[in-house]
Amino acid sequence: MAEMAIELRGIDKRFGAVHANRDVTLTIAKGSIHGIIGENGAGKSTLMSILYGYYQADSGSIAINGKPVRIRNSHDAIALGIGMVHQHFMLVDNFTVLENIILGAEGGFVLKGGMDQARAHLSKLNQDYSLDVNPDAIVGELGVGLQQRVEILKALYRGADILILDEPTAVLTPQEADHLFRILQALKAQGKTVILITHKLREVMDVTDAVTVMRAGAVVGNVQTADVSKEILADLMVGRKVNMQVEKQVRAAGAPVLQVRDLSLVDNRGVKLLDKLNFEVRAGEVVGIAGVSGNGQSELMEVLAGMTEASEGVILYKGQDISRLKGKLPRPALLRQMGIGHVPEDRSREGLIKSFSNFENGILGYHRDPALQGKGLYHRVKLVERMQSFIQQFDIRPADPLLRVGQLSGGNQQKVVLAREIHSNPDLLLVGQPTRGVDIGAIEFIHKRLIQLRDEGKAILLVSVELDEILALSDRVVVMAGGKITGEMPASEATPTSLGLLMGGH
Ligand SMILES: Nc1ncnc2c1ncn2[C@@H]1O[C@H](COP(=O)(O)OP(=O)(O)OP(=O)(O)O)[C@@H](O)[C@H]1O
Repeated sequence: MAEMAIELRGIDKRFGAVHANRDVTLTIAKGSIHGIIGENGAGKSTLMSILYGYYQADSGSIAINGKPVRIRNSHDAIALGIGMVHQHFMLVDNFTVLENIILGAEGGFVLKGGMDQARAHLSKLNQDYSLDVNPDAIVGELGVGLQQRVEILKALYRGADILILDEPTAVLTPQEADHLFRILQALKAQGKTVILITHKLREVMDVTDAVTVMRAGAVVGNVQTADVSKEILADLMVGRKVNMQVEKQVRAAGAPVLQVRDLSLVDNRGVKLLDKLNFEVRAGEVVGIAGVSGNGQSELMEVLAGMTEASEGVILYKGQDISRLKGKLPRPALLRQMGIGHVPEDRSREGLIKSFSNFENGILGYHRDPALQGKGLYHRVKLVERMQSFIQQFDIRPADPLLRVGQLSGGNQQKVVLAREIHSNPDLLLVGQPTRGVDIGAIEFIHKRLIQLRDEGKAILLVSVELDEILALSDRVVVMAGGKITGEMPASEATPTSLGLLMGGH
């Protein structure tokens, strides 16, 4: 029988009324890549946080390499050879890669043998696992894909034999994801054990040896990947058939709602982030912006949503120039009042206030609406009822309007933002990465809602790094590379290959 790297037995964990892990038993063979999948809020991150010492289980036991252990904090976990790569990286931006890796590595090579030895060790790890990271690069200047590899290096440098990755590909381009999977295969070949939490069933099928499926805190399946299909996994996860195809009728677009003319943005170092963009979005139309992340899409959304002012060019909304709008309120608030909704790419920083409750987050950005005011400040009952209806429509879990948003799982936080913006019934909806970190059942629902909005005659501008999503939802596709538009075509004529070439700037 295969040797077990990890044995979790009867793990149980509650957060107040929420039963996050229910009697979870899970064994992972040494030298394997093990997938953990499940709907948003199924308890995946909680289970991994218990393994990494962030949380203590209420009951249950853990054994590592056959030995019973107690993991009280992440130091214990690291000492046992467990490393974790989080969704939000924990790196110091203005330090070099080498400095970041040495930082906090107690009893590390700095003390024993100085920088040179640390550098030599790093370079060996870099080579063994084809990480291709420059030790002298400043971390803040690296793209997300490379920053993630720095996190992997950091874990390996601390002697990790077991590596936990929490939705690592959510922020990666397809090419970066491929590179990551090659690294994971190299880790496996060296006898390391990898745990991969993901919502992408294709990845599970491609790289894992075995999969655990969780639902509502419990394990509902433990299977060898070779024995199952994507459809079987989807069924197990959601407990019903999921339609992964978006149903969409062809429909004629109406009048232009958003017109962007010669729009440019130059940063304070003189770098052109957006270079003379021209495009429009009509009523009843979804325009998808495809591109490798970091090619100006985020800046474009920020300018359109009024968070950054354009350096040159004009933005017309229903014929009115909104590019330099001024008023008593900040520009994003003015634009919201005019009917422009915005689902920001980074929900944590720009979409929510984590320490506020669900119902308070349900009105963020719309909190000046007189209909929501009561005798005191706000009409609390109205706010709670409003959140109740979001919860019901978007199946937000746990179904508690009073809970702090920070206590929801990532995918459920995303649903809070989407529910709020769609509820405002915008004439133009700007959506960035609407399904990042969202489970397949919820993706199906969000895609349906966006198409419904389009069918009601609304204009939608979609930015997504998921080409499948761009192709499934868009009527027209605009491709960006290096801050420029490199192509535009009806979605019916776009293929992953043609888009891929344009995304590369060809
Ligand atoms: N610190 C906390 N306080 C209260 N409740 C929490 C806390 N952390 C998690 N929960 C709850 O525990 C449940 C499991 O959440 P968890 O983050 O483990 O889910 P997940 O499967 O990782 O979801 P996702 O795919 O959306 O990331 C959820 O209902 C969540 O709201």
